[in-house]
Amino acid sequence: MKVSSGVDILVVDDEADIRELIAGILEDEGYSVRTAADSNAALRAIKARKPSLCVLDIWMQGGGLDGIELLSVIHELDPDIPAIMISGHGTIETAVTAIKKGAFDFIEKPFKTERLIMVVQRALELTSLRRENKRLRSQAVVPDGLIGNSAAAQLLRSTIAKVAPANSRIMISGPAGSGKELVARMIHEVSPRAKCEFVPISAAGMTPERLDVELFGEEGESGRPRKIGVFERAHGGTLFLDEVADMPPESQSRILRVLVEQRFTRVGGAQDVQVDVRVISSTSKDLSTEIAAGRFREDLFHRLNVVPVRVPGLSERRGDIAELVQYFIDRIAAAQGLPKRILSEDAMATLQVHEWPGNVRQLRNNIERLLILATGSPSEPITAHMLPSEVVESATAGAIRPERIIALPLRDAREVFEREYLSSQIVRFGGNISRTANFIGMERSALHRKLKSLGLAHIRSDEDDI
Ligand SMILES: Nc1ncnc2c1ncn2[C@@H]1O[C@H](COP(=O)(O)OP(=O)(O)OP(=O)(O)O)[C@@H](O)[C@H]1O
Repeated sequence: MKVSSGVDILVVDDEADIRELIAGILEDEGYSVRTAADSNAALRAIKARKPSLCVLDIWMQGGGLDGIELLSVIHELDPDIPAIMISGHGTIETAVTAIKKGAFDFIEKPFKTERLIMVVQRALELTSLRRENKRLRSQAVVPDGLIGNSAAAQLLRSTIAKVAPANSRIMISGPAGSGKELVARMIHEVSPRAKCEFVPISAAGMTPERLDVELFGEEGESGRPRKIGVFERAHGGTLFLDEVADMPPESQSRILRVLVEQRFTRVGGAQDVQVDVRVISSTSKDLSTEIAAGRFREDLFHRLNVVPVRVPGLSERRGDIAELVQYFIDRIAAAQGLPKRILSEDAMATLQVHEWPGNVRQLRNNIERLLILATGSPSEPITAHMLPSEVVESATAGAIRPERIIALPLRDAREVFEREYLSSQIVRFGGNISRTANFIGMERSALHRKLKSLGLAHIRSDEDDI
C-alpha cells in the first residue's frame, strides 16, 4: 500500500549504499525521505524539520555519536519521534539495549525489504495512535479518575472537592508528570463551570507573538475574529495555564492586565472582549526562585496563587504504584488492542522502589513500552529482568549500602536491614500486615512481634489490628 504524503523519514547511516538502499525502498512506498551520513548531519536535519520517524544505524564510523547515543539526543529533543535501529551481525545485544533506551524496534543486516517496510508501518501506526489518544484525552469531557488510595491521594481528592465549587484562582505545584493537569481537569469537572470548556495552554516552544495570538486571538476584517484565543474559548469555563513560569515577560504582563480588568483586545484589534474565565495555573518550578531571579512577575504570582494545591511526586506515594500499574495495563491494553499482562511480585517490587523522576507519566510510558515489547505468552508474568535497565539498576542501587552498615556489629547491622526492609515492604502493601507476611514468608503474628521489637508497630494499617 502506498502512503500518499506527510510522512518524513530520516535515514542515518555512514555507509552510502545502505543509506541509499533504505531511502529507495521507503520512497517507493510513498514516504518522503531525507538522509544523513553522521550524527551531526542528522541533528541538523532534525532541528530544521522534525521527522515523523528515524532509521538509525547503530555502528557509525568517522567520529560523532553512534546510533544509540544519537537516539538519546533525539529523544531529549523530542521523545515522540520513533526510531528504528539497524544492527549488523553480532550486535543484537546492543540492539536490545537500544530498545530498552526507547527505540521502537531493530532490523538486523542483511534485512529483507518487507521487514523494513513492516517495521516502519508499525512504528508510524503506533505513533499516530498515540497522538490520537493524546488528542482524545485532551478533549475528553470526563477526565480519568485520580487513581490511588495513599494518604496523599486521599488528601488530594478532598482538596479537589473543597476548592472546585469556589471561583478562586488556583495554582497547582508539583514535579513534572505528577498529575497537575489531571487535578486541574478534575477541579473543572466538579465545578459549576463543567458545562463550558476546560482549555489548556502551554507556552513551551512558542514565541511571545505566537503566544499572544493563542491567548487572545487575532482580529480580522471589520472587528471579526480571524482566530479565537484560549481566553475567549474558555468563557464560562476554566483556562489552564500549564507551566506558567515558561510564559515570556510580555505575555505575563498581558495576562496580569486581563486578570485585573477582566477584558482584553485581540491581536491587531481595538475592540474590547469581556470574558468570565476561571484561571488554574500549574508549575513544576519553585516560583519564589523564579520571582527572585526576575523571571516571573510577583504581582502576577499573587493574582494566580489564591489557592495553592500541591501534587506530590510519585516517590511520595509509593503505596499508589500497584494500583496505577494495574490501571495503566487495563487502559493501554484496551486502547491499543494488546493482551493484558500480569507482573511477577519481583517486577512489581522493582517498580515500587524506583525513584520515578518523571513521576506518573514515566510510569505510564514504561507500562506502555512493557506491553508492546513483552515477549512470551500473554499468560506468563512479566518478570523484573524484562523491565528497562535503568529501573532495575536503580532498584538494586537503593538497597542497603554496605559502607553504612560495615561499621556496625552484626546484630545492629541486621536490625538496620530488618527495619528498612520491613518498612519498605509494609508501605508497598499499603500497610496490610497479612499480605506483607505472606510475601516475605513469615507468620502474621511473628511479623507483628518483630515490628513491635523494632519499634515499627505504628506503620501497620488500622483495619489490620489483631
Ligand atoms: N493519580 C493519577 N491517576 C491516574 N492517572 C494519573 C494520575 N496522575 C497522573 N496521571 C496520568 O499521568 C500522566 C501525566 O499527568 P499530567 O499531564 O496531569 O501531569 P503534569 O504534572 O501536568 O505534567 P507536566 O508538568 O509535565 O505538564 C497523564 O496521562 C495523567 O492522566
